[in-house]
Amino acid sequence: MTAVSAPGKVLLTGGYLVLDRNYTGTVFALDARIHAIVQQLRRGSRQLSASPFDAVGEGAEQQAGGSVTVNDTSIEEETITVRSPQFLDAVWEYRLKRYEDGGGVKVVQHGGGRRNPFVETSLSYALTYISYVADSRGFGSLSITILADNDYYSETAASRGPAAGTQGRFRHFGVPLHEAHKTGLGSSAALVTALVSALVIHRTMHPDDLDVAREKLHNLAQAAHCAAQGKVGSGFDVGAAIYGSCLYRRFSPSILEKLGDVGSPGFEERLFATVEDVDVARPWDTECTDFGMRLPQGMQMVLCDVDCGSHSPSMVKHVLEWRNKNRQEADMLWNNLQANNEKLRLELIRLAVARNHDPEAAPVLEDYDLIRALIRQTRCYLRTMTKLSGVPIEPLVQTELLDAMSDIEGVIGGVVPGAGGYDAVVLLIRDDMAVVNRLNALFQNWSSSVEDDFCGKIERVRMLGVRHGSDGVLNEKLGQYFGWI
Ligand SMILES: Nc1ncnc2c1ncn2[C@@H]1O[C@H](COP(=O)(O)OP(=O)(O)O)[C@@H](O)[C@H]1O
Ligand SMILES: C[C@@](O)(CCOP(=O)(O)OP(=O)(O)O)CC(=O)O
Repeated sequence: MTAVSAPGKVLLTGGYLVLDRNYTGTVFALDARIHAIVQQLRRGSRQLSASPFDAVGEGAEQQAGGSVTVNDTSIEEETITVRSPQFLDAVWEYRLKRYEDGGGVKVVQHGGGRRNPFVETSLSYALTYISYVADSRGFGSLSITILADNDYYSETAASRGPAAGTQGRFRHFGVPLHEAHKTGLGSSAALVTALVSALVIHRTMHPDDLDVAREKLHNLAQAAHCAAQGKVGSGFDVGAAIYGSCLYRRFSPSILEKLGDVGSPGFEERLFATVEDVDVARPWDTECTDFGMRLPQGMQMVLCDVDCGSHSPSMVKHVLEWRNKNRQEADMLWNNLQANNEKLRLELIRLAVARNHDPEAAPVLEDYDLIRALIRQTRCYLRTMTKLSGVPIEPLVQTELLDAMSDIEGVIGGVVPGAGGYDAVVLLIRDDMAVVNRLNALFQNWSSSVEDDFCGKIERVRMLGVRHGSDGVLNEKLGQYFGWI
């Protein structure tokens, strides 16, 4: 059994800029993680490595080593069952299809149900890579469990209820996955990263070698995530899922453009070359620097979920269209934002180093004056971007909310992270429960009072329990999954 987890992300600064390799983004990993637990099933049996926590069930035979065989020879060999037990009916069953001409291995869903492109593509990519490097003819059958920290989804009646919390860290949501409301922490990137990493570790290496394999896992996860999304984004979310908090510079999109689809002739060789970075014509050029960076001691990051009726799909498309048509003006804005974001990042690092030297010294408010001013300046540029592009990056209802939050004692400043819009805001605060309480008091009756420039209205604001985490992909211990696997 192999268990691996990967974190969610928040792009503090660099939204839109990070799509262009000439600019960077400061991305923080979160302590909300998605776990993938891979169990190997033995031949001719439905379940061979039994749950380490289960008593032996009826109709099953105890095997040496505590595993269990269900005597059912009708079960096909080489099936992969993936479960997300926090959600209703979240079970996906796959059989394997091997292609001629080096097309790789594809998982084909059987047994009906909604498809899950992120699970499906991760499996196909990971198994194609594994079968090529390990010259593996048979995988046997696998049972995979996915468990997500609760903050990835808005609360439901079931997740608030008393029964939800009886199985440790993870809650039951009591709804199908497609009905769960995402909070925008990057569930798909964390899921893909955890899943491909767990499979590759399970079949080809010792878990202790995770650090050495990080780059390859990054390349594989980026390839699988882009294929599942159907587009090549900046990949900052996969970068954070693998490396943790970092300064991110994207890879050249051409690296993935020639990869093709699973099943196309020669796919396994192209995937191998991409993952192992042996294509001299297209070397990987992602930069994740300062990875594992932490906030200064005494500072904390909180995310607030903004419940707002308004959704703005294709914000990226519209911003880029505006940039292409107004290149000179856009370049000036992009450069100003980049310079300011860079100052903010360096000041955060400077303070973190200073605090490490003197962790006992209580932070004084003036320590944060420069950070406060730089955040204000970043917001100012984001509002200019909003006005010029006509895209609600920091719409007026968010301006009102961020201003009110920033006035609270102990709040250093806040921005709309990532693409902005009406989803969430991120705040840097003094790490003090009193500040959290003051914010919660503000949210209690919060409703926007200004007329929005894009017709949005904020009716409810909720602080998520998630905090900055800094670690990337990690091996996990099995004990925490009691009751789930
Ligand atoms: N717990 C989970 N189990 C299985 N699949 C999940 C889980 N959480 C998220 N996913 C997959 O990720 C998709 C959401 O990804 P996406 O729309 O990119 O949102 P996000 O911004 O959170 O990454 C879901 O539709 C589903 O396919
Ligand atoms: C616009 C962007 O630069 C940042 C978007 O950040 P978000 O955190 O808003 O992203 P999602 O999780 O995909 O919703 C696009 C990108 O870099 O891919």
